[in-house]
Amino acid sequence: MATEDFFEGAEKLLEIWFGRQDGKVENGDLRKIPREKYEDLLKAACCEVISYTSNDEIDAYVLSESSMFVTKRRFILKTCGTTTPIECIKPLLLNVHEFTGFDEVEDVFYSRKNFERPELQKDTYRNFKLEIESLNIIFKGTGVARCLRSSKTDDSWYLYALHPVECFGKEKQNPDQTLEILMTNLDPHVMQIFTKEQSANANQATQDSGISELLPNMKIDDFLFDPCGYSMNGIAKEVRLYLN
Ligand SMILES: C[S@@+](CC[C@H](N)C(=O)[O-])C[C@H]1O[C@@H](n2cnc3c(N)ncnc32)[C@H](O)[C@@H]1O
Repeated sequence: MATEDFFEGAEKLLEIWFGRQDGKVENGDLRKIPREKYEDLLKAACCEVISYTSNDEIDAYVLSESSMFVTKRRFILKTCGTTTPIECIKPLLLNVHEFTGFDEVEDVFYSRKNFERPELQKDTYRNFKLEIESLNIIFKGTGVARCLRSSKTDDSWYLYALHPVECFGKEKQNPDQTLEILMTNLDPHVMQIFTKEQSANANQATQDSGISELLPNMKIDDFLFDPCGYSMNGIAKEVRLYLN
């Protein structure tokens, strides 16, 4: 496929939990970081904010390449294309130190599927080993990395996880579950919904695809790219749903 026609759909997912050494996590909040600081660190990741919505629990941003969520203790960045999310970690840590009241990183998760065209990624992102090295340099760490390979296809899923030793034994204050579904080779006929040719706007794509029905009473922020492509963030209390 010609490079100019190709878009890397596989998403890099970065999730970082913050805490306090004194255990008083109620005294910290990532949402105290000013919006322009988040916009600056997204520049380091080579993407930008398209749209924003929030509720009492979650600040949700639709990005030029997918989504960012900020809750009291957790930062989540999910980006496709040739974005560079690891580059935004150092500025994030500086902002956390300056604005939020948190003084430790509790957990880090970084994961992605194998890329279709890894050679088109920027530097570090062409090889998961390099991504692990970069993360371990930042977190002075002993992160654990794993690769799950399909026995039937070329698909792989990579995961890096860091749980700083001093956090072991501490009770998790906010138990949390994430379900991530990575879909490929979807029905092209159905995918027509996510084109400007078939859908007049993002709202129509959200309704016609049935996405609007997935989570009751969800606040939806959706975007339809030109000529095709779709992103949505849905939030309901502390539950978040995002489809890109
Ligand atoms: C946020 S990305 C989501 C990628 C998705 N994970 C995938 O596998 O295709 C949005 C989609 O919109 C399309 N798109 C069209 N114009 C775009 C643009 N200017 N920037 C980013 N994506 C664009 C891309 O092809 C991409 O598939």
